[in-house]
Amino acid sequence: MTALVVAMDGPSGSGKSSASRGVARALGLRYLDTGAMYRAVTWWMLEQGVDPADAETVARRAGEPRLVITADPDAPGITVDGRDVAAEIRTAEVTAAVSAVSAVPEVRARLVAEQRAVIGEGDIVVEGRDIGTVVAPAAPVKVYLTASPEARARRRSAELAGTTVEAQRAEMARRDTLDSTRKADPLVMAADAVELDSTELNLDEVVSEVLRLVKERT
Ligand SMILES: Nc1ncnc2c1ncn2[C@@H]1O[C@H](COP(=O)(O)OP(=O)(O)O)[C@@H](O)[C@H]1O
Ligand SMILES: Nc1ccn([C@H]2C[C@H](O)[C@@H](COP(=O)(O)OP(=O)(O)O)O2)c(=O)n1
Repeated sequence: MTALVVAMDGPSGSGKSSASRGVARALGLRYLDTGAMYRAVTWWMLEQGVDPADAETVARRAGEPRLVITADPDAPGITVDGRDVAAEIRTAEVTAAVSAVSAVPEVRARLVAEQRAVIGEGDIVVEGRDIGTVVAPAAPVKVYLTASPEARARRRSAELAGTTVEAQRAEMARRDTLDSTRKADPLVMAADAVELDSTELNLDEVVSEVLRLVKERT
């Protein structure tokens, strides 16, 4: 039997992580947060004093950090060279730098290979920006999750201390532009993905809709 891969792509704050974890829990699948991997490499570059805008150095050093990611929806975790960085990768500094680092082809080549190795181990829900288009184009279920810029900014600012909806809206718009206009694997909806707008849906409703799709397509 071929493995069940559920690809969940979309912009920041659309609800990918929450919905992916909910779907994985409901179906007893593993869960992979590929954004956490790009954030971990970005954290390491900053820690090493590498300028995230210096694409040449980022490319040269892209293979150095050793990442270990736990594909468990109840306890997702990530370490870099043995250090738990789950909290560090969510800081504003990492968020501000991650689009530049993730636009570097050498970073993507390395992480896409690691993501495919994890996916190859069996049934899984994978979230990111290029899962349905590049990482797992044969996935039987592909969801492109969206929400209005207002809803996305409201959600993200509610979970982060010391920020405002306006600041989040500006940061998300900046990252949307960078992520969807980069040359390497830009954020774009796969032709065979189902677009799901979560603006007016609560999390349970989003999870139910994805579960319905999984049933329909498998
Ligand atoms: N459908 C929804 N309605 C309301 N809030 C949501 C919904 N989906 C997710 N959230 C909340 O929005 C925030 C961002 O969701 P998250 O899953 O981290 O998005 P993403 O992974 O796309 O960045 C979280 O605080 C989450 O609890
Ligand atoms: N498959 C992926 C996942 C994330 N990225 C990049 C682009 C995103 O702005 C960053 C961070 O992704 P992440 O999913 O953690 O971002 P949010 O939690 O949605 O704010 O990584 C990517 O290029 N490809």
